Amino acid sequence: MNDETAATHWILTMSCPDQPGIVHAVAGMLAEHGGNITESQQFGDPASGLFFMRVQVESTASRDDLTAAMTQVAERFEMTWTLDVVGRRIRTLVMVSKAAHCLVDLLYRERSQRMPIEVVGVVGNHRDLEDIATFYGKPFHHVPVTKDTKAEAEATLRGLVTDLDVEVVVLARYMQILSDELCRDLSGRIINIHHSFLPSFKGAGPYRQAHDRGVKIIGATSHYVTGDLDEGPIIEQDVERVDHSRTVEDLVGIGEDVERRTLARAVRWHAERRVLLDGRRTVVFR
Ligand SMILES: Nc1nc2c(c(=O)[nH]1)N[C@@H](CN(C=O)c1ccc(C(=O)N[C@@H](CCC(=O)O)C(=O)O)cc1)CN2
Repeated sequence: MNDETAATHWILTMSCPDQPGIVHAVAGMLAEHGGNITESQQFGDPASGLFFMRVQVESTASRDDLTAAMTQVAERFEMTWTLDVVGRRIRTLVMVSKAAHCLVDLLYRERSQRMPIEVVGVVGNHRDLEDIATFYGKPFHHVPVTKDTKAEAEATLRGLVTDLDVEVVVLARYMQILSDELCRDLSGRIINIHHSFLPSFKGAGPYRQAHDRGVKIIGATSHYVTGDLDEGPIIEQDVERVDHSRTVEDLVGIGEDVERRTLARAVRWHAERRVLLDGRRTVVFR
């Protein structure tokens, strides 16, 4: 097979009002463009009346030809859709404060090529983790935040998102609350890891809250960030058993492993275009 006919492995995602004929129309369009479907998942949500689909397809058609054909199908079914290439590394900006475990985990997973992300920079409101970013060869941007400088700090962040062509921002235990406006402007593109099994123990100090409550399970929640603190659409959650003998510090240490693996799954699934927004919820085609 020469270069002109080399097939590309595409990811096509879509959501639209549920109705008959969607899968037939999409599959037919892809077949007409020499597409060989290698993975297909779909879900019709009776609660929202929306239909969701994720397809991986090999095709020799050009991006322009597939885009033109998909545009026609999308107009017919009022679809919101994306077309990307399998394995493309998503340009990622990681934001941190002082806790290192999630940052280190993401940078290691990128370096070992086990996660399709390209970390284009690390933003910290403290300098504690600058050495880790530097070790991994990543630019570190110190953007301190106080009540009086929050607007300026967010303007700097917006500049970085634009200048670095950032596709997703990951809050890796970043401990500053982002403004409603920024969350709206980057809706569906900011992922947070909250160190509790939401909706339990929102806000600051969830392990202290959990210890005071005497829980027997702790957890972590990765979610898209909205203006409502820790209320964004949940992408992934995980838990670990604990008992009465554990101190708050013990819970923090046990929780770090839960947080890292929960955030890693969420970022991977986002990068692989497996997460679709369904109002305040998500559909995750794992
Ligand atoms: N708009 C949003 N911003 C952030 C969210 C979010 O869901 N929406 N998640 C947080 C992370 N986080 C929990 O996961 C969290 C971070 C910080 C606090 C907090 O209360 N911090 C300070 C106040 C800081 C500030 O005013 O900016 C405090 O301890 O008093 C609660 C939860 C990241 N940002």
